Amino acid sequence: MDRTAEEKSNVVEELLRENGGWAVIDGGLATELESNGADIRDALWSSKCLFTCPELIRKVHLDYLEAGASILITASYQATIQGFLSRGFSQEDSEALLRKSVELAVEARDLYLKKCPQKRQILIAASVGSYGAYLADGSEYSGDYGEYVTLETLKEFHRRRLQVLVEAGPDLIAFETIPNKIETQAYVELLEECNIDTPAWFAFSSKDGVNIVSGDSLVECGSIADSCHNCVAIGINCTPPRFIHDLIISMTKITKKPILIYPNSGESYDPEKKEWVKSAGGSAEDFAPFVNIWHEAGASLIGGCCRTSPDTVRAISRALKGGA
Ligand code: MET
Ligand SMILES: [Zn+2]
Repeated sequence: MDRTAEEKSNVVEELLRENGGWAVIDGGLATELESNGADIRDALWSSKCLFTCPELIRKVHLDYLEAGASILITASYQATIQGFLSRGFSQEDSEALLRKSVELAVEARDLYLKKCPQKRQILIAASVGSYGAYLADGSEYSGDYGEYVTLETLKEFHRRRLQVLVEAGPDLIAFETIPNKIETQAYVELLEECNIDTPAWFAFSSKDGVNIVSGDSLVECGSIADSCHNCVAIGINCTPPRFIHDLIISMTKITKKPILIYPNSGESYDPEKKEWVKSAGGSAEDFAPFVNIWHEAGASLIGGCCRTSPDTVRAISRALKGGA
């Protein structure tokens, strides 16, 4: 049965209510595919697995559900029509690969619920990564697209991709690792112009605990997201754990919507070598003790991003249940 627009827009609130005020998001997908043996050192990054090893994507989704996640983020972060076209796929095949990312998460949910004795609500969030993630030139983490990239360029870039993902029927859209204000604005305008009634979350990344990676103000970008009527949650992803607390406090001042956080392990990514470099200041294993502090500070949707794993998600889930 098709859900009404109102039912659709309430999915996050409903999940939080059912669960007692918090919910667990999954952990890093691309890096976990890598830990399972996939070679993703490629401009298409994890979206390469949509055509090389789709069953591995389904397996990693299942691993996260078994670890306690209630929200799965699809493998579409770096899946773009332009990226697939440049690799020789047709327009039709490129769109089918985007749909496939949602289908794989739906299949994992069905498989899990079939064997799970306690039925629980599981949401599928279709990932939309930034223009910089498509460029794969490091601008994903600088938010610097140069002077020739305008609001229109970005809207044009994301429009069809967003429509195809929405048509595949996810519960949510996850705008992730948003690096700057112009892309925030592009997403908000596209949701409106395309009459999209699927709810969306906006997750920004930060390298200093104050602003988002481009230096644009989190308060300003968060407020733009907050004013968008599709927006059902705002937060931070792919950011070192040590910055999370201050960022939550900043967000509580600009939104009444649920706050989500899914930090990375605290390591940093070297875009040239395409590898993660250890850095001081904590790792994914150090997550658990902070989870309840973050929850008390105002975050209600908590998970992990790059280099976190099903073990991280298990620890987050245990901590929120009060067993840490
Ligand atoms: N959802 C994406 C992933 O886990 C986010 C990547 S952030 C660089 O693969
Ligand atoms: Zn990440």
